[in-house]
Amino acid sequence: MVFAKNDVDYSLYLVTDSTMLPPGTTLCSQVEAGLKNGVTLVQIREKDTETRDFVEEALEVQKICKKYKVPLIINDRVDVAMAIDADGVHVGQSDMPIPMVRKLLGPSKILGWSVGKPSEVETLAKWGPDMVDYIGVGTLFPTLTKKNPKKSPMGPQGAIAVLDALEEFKAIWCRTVGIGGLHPDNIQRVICQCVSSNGKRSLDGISLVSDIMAAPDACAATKRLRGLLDGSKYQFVDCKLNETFPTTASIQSVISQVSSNRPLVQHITNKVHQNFGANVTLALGSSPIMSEIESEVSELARIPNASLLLNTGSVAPIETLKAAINAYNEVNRPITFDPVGYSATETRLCLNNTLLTYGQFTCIKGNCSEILSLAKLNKDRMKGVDANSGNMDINLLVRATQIVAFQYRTIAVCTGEFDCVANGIFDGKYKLSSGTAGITAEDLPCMIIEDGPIPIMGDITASGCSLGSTIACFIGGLNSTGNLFDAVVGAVLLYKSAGKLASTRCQGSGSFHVQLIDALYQLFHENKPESWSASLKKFN
Ligand SMILES: Cc1ncc(COP(=O)(O)OP(=O)(O)O)c(N)n1
Ligand SMILES: Cc1ncsc1CCOP(=O)(O)O
Ligand SMILES: [Mg+2]
Repeated sequence: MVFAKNDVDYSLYLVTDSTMLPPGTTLCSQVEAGLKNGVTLVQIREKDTETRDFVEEALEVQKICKKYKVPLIINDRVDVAMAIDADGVHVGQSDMPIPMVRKLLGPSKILGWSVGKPSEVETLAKWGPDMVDYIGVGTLFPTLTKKNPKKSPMGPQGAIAVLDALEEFKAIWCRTVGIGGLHPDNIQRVICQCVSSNGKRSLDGISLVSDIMAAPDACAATKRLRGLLDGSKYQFVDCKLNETFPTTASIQSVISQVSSNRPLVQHITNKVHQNFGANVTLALGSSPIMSEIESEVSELARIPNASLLLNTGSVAPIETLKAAINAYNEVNRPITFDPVGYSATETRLCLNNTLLTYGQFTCIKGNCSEILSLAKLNKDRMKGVDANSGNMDINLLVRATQIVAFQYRTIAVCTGEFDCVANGIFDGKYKLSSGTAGITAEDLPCMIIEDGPIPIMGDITASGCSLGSTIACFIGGLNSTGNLFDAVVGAVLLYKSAGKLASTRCQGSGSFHVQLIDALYQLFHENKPESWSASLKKFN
């Protein structure tokens, strides 16, 4: 049987490994369980097997694949693929060169290549459509399955760079599967986030080993994966994710929800912000807990209306931060991420990028330098952790905010003299292969909140960090009928208006701290957004 290349379904690509079989299972029983429940492509990858045994195993697996009319790909071994007339071969960068493999296989067989960076895409594009049919994009996340990996995990952002290169070098024919550390808890996020910047391409499928091969119940494991791949919405927090234009009424409703639900806002934050952030949280009818205890994050995340503020000015160990992200993602509770000093040092860059790869953030909030750096639009490395106070071009800031929102499927907030809020969540919708149907970052709705200069805001510590507390309170307090974008925009509007009000009442930076908390308390409890001084307009 010859499979027409355009008919190959890459959506759920099982790669075998008989070293991880649970007791009572065999290579063939796991493969058949997968095929029965939605695996669409199989690759036999047995790195520690002698050739004779490998050929025999491949023939057994081939029989099962034929029964389910699913192509069989052979890992590395072109000779074995030819010997058994398999449907294709997958090779990596250090295996037999692609042109040689294609010459041996002939034009009709499926040929896959491992790709980890744009320069490798440029090479395959130069070879043209008769060489590589699909690429394995990875390693996406850490995995124990592939021994001695030569490169560190690339994360969704690395996959985006590869997808962008396929578009840039016009390798339109080439299909893609993500691979490496893929499991039910990250697959939806990967499909959502791994979209080319032109919105035209997302991954055509996901490829995995241990989630099925090591599963005691491979049928159930495959069914779960199939359900996620055939789904269309990633509801990563329990509230409405759709695009709206926030109004006085909708913001008033958000504040009423916060007031009645009194969210628990866990702060993992820097020492300077802790006390002020706790008082801001209390002023906003919410309940702060400044906890960096890894063993309690799961318990805290399960408290009704729990909300996490993760401010990487914190000195908590990265394992604690990862545990907190996992805990809140696991129960669909919101995480506000504040990548303090994002690229000011290599240490901060590495820490923040690791965390950005590790989980789904409901809101990413930063000053203009941090957001420009995240969007890779910054001209030079940030200095320290203060926003670059220079006159920023609003078009550049809006663009950066939209790019961050798009790439991380989040609500992005860029703070400065005027604040930008962009919604990149697409109502949580995702789709294999077709990306966002051509919608790009610059198509995203972006709101501008301004109230004129408030210079004294920069003369106190933790004023920016405390906007993070405010956002965490508002999104934590939402009911399932509350709208996320309304909550974030409402938080920014309230905070800006309170800052302006406090600046008219204070005698200096010392009293400004106090006046700011008073103003937040007053505006929150009055709940009259129509009287707030800050203005809201849609940029595009
Ligand atoms: C679908 C898919 N993607 C990537 C790989 C890795 O192949 P390679 O880089 O050759 O590494 P080994 O699998 O040979 O260890 C793959 N096998 N399948
Ligand atoms: C073969 C391969 N290539 C890159 S990661 C990997 C193994 C993926 O295994 P798992 O799905 O168990 O993480
Ligand atoms: Mg290989």
